[in-house]
Amino acid sequence: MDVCDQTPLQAVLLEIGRELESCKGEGNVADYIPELGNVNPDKFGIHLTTLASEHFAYGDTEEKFSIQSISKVFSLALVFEREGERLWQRVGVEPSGNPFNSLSQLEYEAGIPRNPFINAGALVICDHLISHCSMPKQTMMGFFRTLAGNPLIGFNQRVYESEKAHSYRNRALINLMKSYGNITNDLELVLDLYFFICSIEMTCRELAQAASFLANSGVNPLTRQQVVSSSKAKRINTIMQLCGFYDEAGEFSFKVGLPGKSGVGGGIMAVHPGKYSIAAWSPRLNAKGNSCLAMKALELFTTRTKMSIF
Ligand SMILES: NC(=O)CC[C@H](N)C(=O)O
Repeated sequence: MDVCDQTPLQAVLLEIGRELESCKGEGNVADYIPELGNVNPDKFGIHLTTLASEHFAYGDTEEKFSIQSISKVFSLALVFEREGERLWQRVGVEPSGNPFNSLSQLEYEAGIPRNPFINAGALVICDHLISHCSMPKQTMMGFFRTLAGNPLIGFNQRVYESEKAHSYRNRALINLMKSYGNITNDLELVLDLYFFICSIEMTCRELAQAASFLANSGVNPLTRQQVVSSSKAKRINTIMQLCGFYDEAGEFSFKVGLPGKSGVGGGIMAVHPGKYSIAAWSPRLNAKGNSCLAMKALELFTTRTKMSIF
């Protein structure tokens, strides 16, 4: 199926959306951040945008949700562009095979996180952001707004405060890294920035749009601006392919065949370099912290359209 063949793509999304109605109810909403539990668990949306700016959608695609760990792709892009290859001295590029908030591996590996998408790695990225930017929150927010083409994107104060008040595990991770000398700025500042970025809210449409520079050799298709070099876009996509779903990265690759990133708000964003970007959202998660329905939707989509990278 050709990516420009509009009717079939819209029809496929509709078919998938209807089919998944019967799977609603599987999995549980994340509640270790209590505020994330205050969402209708049976929401579902999927939105695809092609590099030719065509849009195809089904379901709740204009509703905002907490992007959580999907944000880690964008903070990595900003920091990688500024820091360059030195970045890899403090964070690795290997799949962790462990949950996103695991402590044990971090101790075995002397405070160097396996990759930038587990929580420890994202905290190192936030530490870099603080070192590079005088107003990191504003810089990150501006980055999301430009990429998504919406100056009104914001964050959810209640989710931000809720995570901050229940941040025992992330505090343990950052303290462990500090003890190995792998955090340079004030721990509270780094955690605060991390919670802020995780609490940003976007719709499926906005996320699909924001991801499109990664499908477009690093160029924002809306502004034609080079966001990251094409070589860096290739590498970010590679890390998404290998590490975007923590200890379920193999499963996502196996079923969907696209570089992607999930978040505990129930969102998944994925890209097909040279063709399209796509975002799906449904709050109920499986045991690995990834959205049951969003993952299923993407599996059905790439299987039926044959539009995976493999
Ligand atoms: N996988 C996720 O989305 C986790 C992000 C969440 N803010 C946390 O730190 O636990």
